[in-house]
Amino acid sequence: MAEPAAAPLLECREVTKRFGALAAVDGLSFRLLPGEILGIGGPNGAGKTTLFEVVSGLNPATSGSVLFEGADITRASPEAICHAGIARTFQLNAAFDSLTVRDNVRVAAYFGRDRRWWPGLRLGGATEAAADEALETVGLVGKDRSIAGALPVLDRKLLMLAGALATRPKLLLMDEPVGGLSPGEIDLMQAAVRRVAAAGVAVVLIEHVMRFLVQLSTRVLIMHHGESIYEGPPEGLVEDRTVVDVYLGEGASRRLAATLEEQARA
Ligand SMILES: Nc1ncnc2c1ncn2[C@@H]1O[C@H](COP(=O)(O)OP(=O)(O)OP(=O)(O)O)[C@@H](O)[C@H]1O
Repeated sequence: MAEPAAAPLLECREVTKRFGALAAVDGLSFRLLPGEILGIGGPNGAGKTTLFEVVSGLNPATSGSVLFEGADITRASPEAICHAGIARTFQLNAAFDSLTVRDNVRVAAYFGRDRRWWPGLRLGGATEAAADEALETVGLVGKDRSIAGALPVLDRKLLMLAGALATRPKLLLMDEPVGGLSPGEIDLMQAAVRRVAAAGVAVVLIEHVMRFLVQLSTRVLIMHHGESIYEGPPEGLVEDRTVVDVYLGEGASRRLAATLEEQARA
């Protein structure tokens, strides 16, 4: 008898988000299984970030539904969605610049707690442990007393990742985590995301840096005009005529094919 299919962690059913006459996300459906790293690509304005706004509750869908662990979260608040187990990072750095690295992560760990019955001046052991674990995962332990505003770009991105992890998510959404980083820094971020996934957190990441996207993702979804134009293995991207025509272009497609071959040989 065939194995029963695993229950999806996240499911988007016919999700549409309209801004006036523009359907930024247009009838998009996909499923994410536990343990997957789903890479989302597509041209500027394709609706990628809007999809994250919808899933994380910052800008709810106009129609369609979003299910997390089978529960309908389409109209849930961002706080409830965070407590259900979805965390996200943003394209632009979001941190309290005047606080230390550790205090930034503590704030996130505190927010991530489901029940904050006794707001007060002391943080509980579980909150401190969540902050410690997040700093360890992203490799910022040695910089925990640095002031966030003075950090270099990579560390600021790692700090935002640590904040998301400190809420103890089951699903992490990352919006362009390596924009503006050097190749060496991209590799460090890639290692950090692999550690997150190895700890059992499913990941959906939006990225234009295709090397990063294809090397990390177990599956890729390419969006165009709010719709999915490709969903499948990273290796299939370079052979998909529509993806090459509307997004990659011939040159980038050839470079990506070479990266994929190199990866397969390694
Ligand atoms: N709050 C908003 N009000 C009106 N239009 C919006 C709003 N947010 C996004 N849009 C529009 O929706 C479309 C999709 O934008 P979105 O930011 O989701 O694209 P994207 O794929 O993430 O692009 P990029 O790769 O450049 O980040 C764009 O045309 C954008 O101008």
